[in-house]
Amino acid sequence: MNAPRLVVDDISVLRVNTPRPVLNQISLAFASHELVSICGHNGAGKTTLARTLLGLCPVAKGEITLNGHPLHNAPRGQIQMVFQPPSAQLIGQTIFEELAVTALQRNPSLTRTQLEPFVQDCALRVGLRAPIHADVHALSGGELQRLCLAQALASQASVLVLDEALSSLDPATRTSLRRELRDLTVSHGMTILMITHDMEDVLVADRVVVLDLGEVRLDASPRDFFYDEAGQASPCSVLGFHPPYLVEAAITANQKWGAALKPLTEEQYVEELSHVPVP
Ligand SMILES: Nc1ncnc2c1ncn2[C@@H]1O[C@H](COP(=O)(O)OP(=O)(O)OP(=O)(O)O)[C@@H](O)[C@H]1O
Repeated sequence: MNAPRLVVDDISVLRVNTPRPVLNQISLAFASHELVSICGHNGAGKTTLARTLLGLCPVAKGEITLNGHPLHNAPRGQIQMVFQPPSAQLIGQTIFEELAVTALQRNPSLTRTQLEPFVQDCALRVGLRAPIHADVHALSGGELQRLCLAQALASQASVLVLDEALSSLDPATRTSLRRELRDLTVSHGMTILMITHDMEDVLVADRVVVLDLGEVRLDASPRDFFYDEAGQASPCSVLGFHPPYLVEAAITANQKWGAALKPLTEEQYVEELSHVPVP
């Protein structure tokens, strides 16, 4: 891992009317270029963690640092969140207005002539192809999610937190947005934390963190989350998650042919399968 950008050091968070901490002694570190899936069953504390990273929930104990500085001293806007539904965070009337407001908050000296190409570039980088003067209320769910990603680009945030942001989209749009997220980590060095119940999201991540009753239950690579050492079972099932079809298919092949395939993509599956001796 690169040097950690965002460090959560032994934090606990209390909420009113909850008998025990909602987050209990959580320690995590996230680097630049990292795409991390945060999983956990309902009530595990995922959204509370996201809100705490945004400074919206007070920390009872421990500290969060961004680039080595306490979070409350970090420059504003460094951590952006994509809310669900995304329309909850929109203030502009058009794509241009929405992105221009964000860009100007970050860099007030941008002129109108500079703004237009800047906004266009942010939109295109995340595959938002609607005209930039289109009304935001006329955008589809997938386009709105892309607009939120474009907003994160315009804000020049270094950390992006998505709270089940892809859950309401159709499978093709989800696949395409996962690719855009990966591209943002590569091209902009962004740290992306993706809160999700969808195991397909975990397949594309660098790491998966599982929260359970406010504590970190697991912090592992997707391969170790989905496959045991021999590739004969999926450890994620023990934690109550259902592995994606690709993983089930690989484990079935392993059990049938005594192989140890551990693919995370269809391409890897075909490639690994091609090396299994035909019985
Ligand atoms: N504002 C609040 N006041 C009191 N308790 C809260 C508040 N927000 C969350 N909680 C409690 O904190 C715990 C964790 O909630 P949180 O929303 O972080 O879980 P989650 O993992 O995001 O769940 P889900 O998958 O259902 O969204 C729950 O027991 C919840 O009832």
